[in-house]
Amino acid sequence: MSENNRLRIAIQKSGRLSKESQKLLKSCGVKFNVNEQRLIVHADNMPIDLLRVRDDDIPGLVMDGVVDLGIIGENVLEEEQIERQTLGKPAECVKLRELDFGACRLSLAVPNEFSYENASSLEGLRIATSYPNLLRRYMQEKGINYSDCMLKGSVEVAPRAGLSDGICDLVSTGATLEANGLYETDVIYQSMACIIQSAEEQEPGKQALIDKILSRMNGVVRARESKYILLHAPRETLDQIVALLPGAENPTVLPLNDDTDRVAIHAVSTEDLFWDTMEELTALGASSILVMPIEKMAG
Ligand SMILES: Nc1ncnc2c1ncn2[C@@H]1O[C@H](COP(=O)(O)OP(=O)(O)OP(=O)(O)O)[C@@H](O)[C@H]1O
Ligand SMILES: O=P(O)(O)OC[C@H]1O[C@H](OP(=O)(O)OP(=O)(O)O)[C@H](O)[C@@H]1O
Ligand SMILES: [Mg+2]
Repeated sequence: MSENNRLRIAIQKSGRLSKESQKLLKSCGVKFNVNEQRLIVHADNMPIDLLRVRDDDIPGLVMDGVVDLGIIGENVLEEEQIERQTLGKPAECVKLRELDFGACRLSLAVPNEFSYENASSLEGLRIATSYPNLLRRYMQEKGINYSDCMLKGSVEVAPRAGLSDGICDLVSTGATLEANGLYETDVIYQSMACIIQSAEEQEPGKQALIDKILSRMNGVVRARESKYILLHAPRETLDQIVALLPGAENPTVLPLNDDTDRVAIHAVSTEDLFWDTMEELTALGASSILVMPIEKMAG
């Protein structure tokens, strides 16, 4: 691949997605060092450049074919897609996969003293938001009239500042709403981070590199969601024990030296093993239970 045909990946410069995006790419074997001042980072070991930008710019850069891939919150992607469709601008891109970080929801919230019964309680309100398109789509679906107040930041202080009656903003733990005397009424969009590709056809070498990165990403995410479990179990409760291991359909069962009544089980579980399950396993006679993280998975 020639110098001017390197794969370009847009990631958030700084914010909620930036560290996780860098970590994910590093786990996929892309080696790079980020200099906080630099917009472009050249990978050391692959023909890949990272563009560090505001997250709002990422969908447009991908849809315009300026970069090949982008890591972005689905909330920002969907908002930009509706915006561009409204303006008749290119709004095509391919969502390659959802990622395992950036979980949040876009919700409507009102001050604690507001009495909310159902979505119609919002009729005629002024709502502050950074997501006017997702808000409009939801309110149109519900047939509610409202006016909006566009704010790029500090949306949750708008009602107290007298700028709006309610807000439509991102929520994760709910701590920001609580700190600002607001409560959540309607969840209008559930979001995760995702990786997107430009809809333009790629030159075969570049597409092969995209496929390689995506396949590694699938392995990394799968490994992060999985655990390697080892334990000793009585033969007589083997089936019950295996049934308790989440997602481990085909465990390896091995004999134990000098103990014909017990076996060793090795299993990959697609979920974490919670303390409650560990205790149930022990109650069924399991012992020497080890739960270990998996670094990489392929095939
Ligand atoms: N509280 C949260 N918990 C988890 N994910 C979140 C949370 N808030 C936002 N996100 C996700 O992270 C993305 C980036 O959030 P962030 O607050 O860093 O954006 P920003 O302030 O718009 O950044 P930028 O300076 O890049 O424009 C959001 O669009 C959303 O997908
Ligand atoms: O429900 P919570 O867990 O409190 O999270 C919600 C907050 O997180 C995001 O802001 P962030 O902290 O990323 O800062 P920002 O104001 O720069 O967007 C979002 O805009 C909310 O304000
Ligand atoms: Mg932003």
